[in-house]
Amino acid sequence: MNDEFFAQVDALTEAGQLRRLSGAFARFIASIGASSPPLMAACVLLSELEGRGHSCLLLSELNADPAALLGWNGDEWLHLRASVDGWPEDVASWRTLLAASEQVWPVGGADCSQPLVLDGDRLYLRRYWQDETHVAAAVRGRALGGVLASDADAETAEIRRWLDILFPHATRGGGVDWQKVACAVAMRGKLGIITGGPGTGKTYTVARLLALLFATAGSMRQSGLRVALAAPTGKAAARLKQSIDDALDKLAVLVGTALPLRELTARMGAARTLHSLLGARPDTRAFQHNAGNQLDVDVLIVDEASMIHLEMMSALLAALPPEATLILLGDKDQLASVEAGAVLGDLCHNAEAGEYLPETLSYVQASTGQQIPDDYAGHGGPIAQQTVMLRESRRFGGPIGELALAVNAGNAAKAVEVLRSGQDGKVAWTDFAQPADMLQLALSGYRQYLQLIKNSIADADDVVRLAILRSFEGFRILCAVRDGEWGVSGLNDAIEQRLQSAGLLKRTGEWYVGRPVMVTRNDYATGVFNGDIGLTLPDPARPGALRVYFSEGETVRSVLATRLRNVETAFAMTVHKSQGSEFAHTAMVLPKDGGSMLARELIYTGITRARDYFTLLTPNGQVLLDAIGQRTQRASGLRHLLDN
Ligand SMILES: Nc1ncnc2c1ncn2[C@@H]1O[C@H](COP(=O)(O)OP(=O)(O)OP(=O)(O)O)[C@@H](O)[C@H]1O
Repeated sequence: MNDEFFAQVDALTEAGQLRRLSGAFARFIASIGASSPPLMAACVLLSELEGRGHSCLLLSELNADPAALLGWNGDEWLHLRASVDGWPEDVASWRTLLAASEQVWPVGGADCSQPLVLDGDRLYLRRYWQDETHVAAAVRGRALGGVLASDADAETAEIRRWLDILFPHATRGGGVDWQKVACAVAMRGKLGIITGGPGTGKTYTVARLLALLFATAGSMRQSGLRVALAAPTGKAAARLKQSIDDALDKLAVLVGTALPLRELTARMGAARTLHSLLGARPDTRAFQHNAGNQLDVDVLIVDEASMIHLEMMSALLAALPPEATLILLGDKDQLASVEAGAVLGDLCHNAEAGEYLPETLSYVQASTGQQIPDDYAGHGGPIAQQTVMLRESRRFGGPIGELALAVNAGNAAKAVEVLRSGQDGKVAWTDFAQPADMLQLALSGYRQYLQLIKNSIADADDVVRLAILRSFEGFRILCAVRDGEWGVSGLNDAIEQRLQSAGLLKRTGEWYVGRPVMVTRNDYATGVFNGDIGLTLPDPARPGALRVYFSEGETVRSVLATRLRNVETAFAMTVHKSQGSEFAHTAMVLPKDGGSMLARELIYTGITRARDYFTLLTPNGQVLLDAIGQRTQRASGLRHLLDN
């Protein structure tokens, strides 16, 4: 009875509109129980949306037109729907139909390990439902868990004493010192969330929070306070460590002998990727550290939390002992993780408004002396009470900051005004760009590091290699899409050819001197991880052989090029993959046609990768305007679970 439906699904799969897995998943569900055509349709859509980052299917989408969610422009959805007999007319009818299906567990009913879960008006794959409910319960528990007792006046006074030392100056303009507030709030629970745009002082603040935790730990615990630093990518982890070390170094001067901060710095190990912190095992989703074998830490600081997907957040929370403090740092407005979930966005959904309860406001007043204005008072849940948004950027003023703000606010007219002004040469926009414009930009952006390689090839050592790597980090081309002339693959080919014809590189085969590569899969044997970027240089030990060098803080590490199997050329990379990195000059390229994947978060993330200069190239300027007007919404039940 599903023949016509599956014929439609197969046709859409052949046309590249559905992934193969979605049809296969629906057929699997049909194979394990009685199946109705509407259930099959819901399975195809659920699987397809999961592949696009949603953690569940909102039943209301089934009767709306989900074409926008799927990025379909034509009548595909109408045809698919027409092939299904007995399409339920409303959400209540869908709920009844699904709840009666053998393969669906309606939450609260008899649980027979069905693969699908129906929770209210949301249909899940069981794994995502488990992850979401676990994350919600774990963060709520942490937010509520450590709250200071109401008679904790002495503790509050001690926090105040230290905060006044750590933040000796009033803010410019006399407004709320959100950084100070963030430290106080984090001291109140076993969870602190600090969100803010680039340069708003997240790391500056967390260094002070660490000092505060250290100062108030008591001398017994102080000597053994175990702090771990982590981030989703190696690059972000290295940046976090560097910034925290620098900030603690400066703080050590400020606090002097009152606090032996250098002891804390000396004991803090390197920042690690989340995979390495949790002990990822090759070829399995399981981690060495889990609920049965938790991490040995008192404080865990995780940067770039917007990149953490649902499954990873669940694994992280399971592996963290309940008495440890978790601090999440990130920019809630950036692109969500590539994999399913928008965890930081969901956790921070009240951050802008504050929504602080009276108890929070009076605790903040007592522990910081700061009076939070009534505008931020409200009725937020426990996570909102533990979340602070930093609102003033210290490093990101000027036109790049203005542009990022305009995009974030959905103000396309303002964004265009800033781009057109070309202020101080810091921002530039070519709105009817030709491929030749792109190649000219690549030539000037990549000339310097390739020239450095040429000049030093005979006598390079690791100091020189590090300088070459740093020079390469000064410029990057970011693409919104992978395919096509304006996508990563097309541009990488074109740029290679252009640099070759300019005599800057000699492409002799897949591997050549100067080839930048990005690792696309974790490889435990060679110690390289998804997202790592390296440069191909001659192997000093073997004439004719090539090694790929990766920077690691102040040193380099290398792997024989031929041992790297999962890499791609990285003159151009996707905005997604650039998260956690920053380049002095960032050039972003948009394709000729937009689509549902091109939204405000992507443009904002691309702009905020630029430290000093930002260039935008669009063959069709309208695509920018459309993207700024479009928000990415990921279906998830996390907000609902957090607030109820
Ligand atoms: N209250 C402050 N007073 C003086 N300088 C500050 C203050 N807050 C932050 N800064 C400085 O502003 C710069 C940016 O701060 P920081 O690196 O902590 O921001 P961030 O939010 O972590 O940035 P990113 O998003 O890039 O990681 C740093 O040089 C830092 O020392």
